[in-house]
Amino acid sequence: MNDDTNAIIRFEKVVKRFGDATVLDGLDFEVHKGEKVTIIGPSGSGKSTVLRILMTLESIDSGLIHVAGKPLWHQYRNDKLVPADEAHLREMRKEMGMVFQQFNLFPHMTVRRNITEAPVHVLGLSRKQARERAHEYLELVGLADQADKFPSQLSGGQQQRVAIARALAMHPNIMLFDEPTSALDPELVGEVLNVIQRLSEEHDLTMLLVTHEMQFAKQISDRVCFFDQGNIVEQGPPEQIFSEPRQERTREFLRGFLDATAPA
Ligand SMILES: Nc1ncnc2c1ncn2[C@@H]1O[C@H](COP(=O)(O)OP(=O)(O)OP(=O)(O)O)[C@@H](O)[C@H]1O
Repeated sequence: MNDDTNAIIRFEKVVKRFGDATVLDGLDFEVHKGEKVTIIGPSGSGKSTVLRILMTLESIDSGLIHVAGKPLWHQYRNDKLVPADEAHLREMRKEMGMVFQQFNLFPHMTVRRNITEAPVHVLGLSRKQARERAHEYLELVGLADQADKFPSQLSGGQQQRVAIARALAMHPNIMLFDEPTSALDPELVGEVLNVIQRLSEEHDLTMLLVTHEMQFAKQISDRVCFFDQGNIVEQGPPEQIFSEPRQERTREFLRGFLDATAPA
């Protein structure tokens, strides 16, 4: 095993297939503790799959993943690595919180209840503790006065901020953001990006973010990874990736992106 003890996430030769399609093709990838890493790349390149595998929403076909020093999709039994059972996966999930493109709030629950459910049922907090915690994170995302509303009474931007508060209330060490602003009207994107930016500046979280917001990726990331066809083509500090990409495929992608977003 690699002895880089700072790696809080480590993929080693990970393969993921859907039917005949190889979506991750022997991926090696590491994220260090406290690092803010952005994944960019063309549609279908496997970006969301990386996050979904980490959140244990998708399994892997081969390879090994470690999170916080422990195997994610495997566990040790009699000193041998065997496929993880549900109890191990449940335990490992506590390391991570995920924010989805489509918010995924429970529509029949108030904002407060959306945030308190998992801390009560998964972490065993009392209702009172969970409510205090919900309040703390609603304040952080600027929605302390919306706790009694239902998701349908909030704008998309507000719903996404609730989803961020809900993930944070589980006190994860790692936050995964899967295109958190893609489903939002343009005028609501800023408020969500501001919350993520504040989180990245004020909290010691490890963050892994898939985004098409290149300017934001530039602002927030310690490192940008350009994915194509299930592998990392190029990675480096945002200044380098955006200003002096070394690989032709990266240049092409960024050019296409600038063309698509340039004013007519
Ligand atoms: N559950 C699934 N069943 C079958 N194919 C899937 C499944 N999930 C993803 N795929 C396929 O795997 C490939 C990678 O998907 P993924 O969502 O990781 O790409 P992405 O880089 O995040 O793309 P986008 O930017 O469009 O979200 C795509 O071709 C997708 O159609």
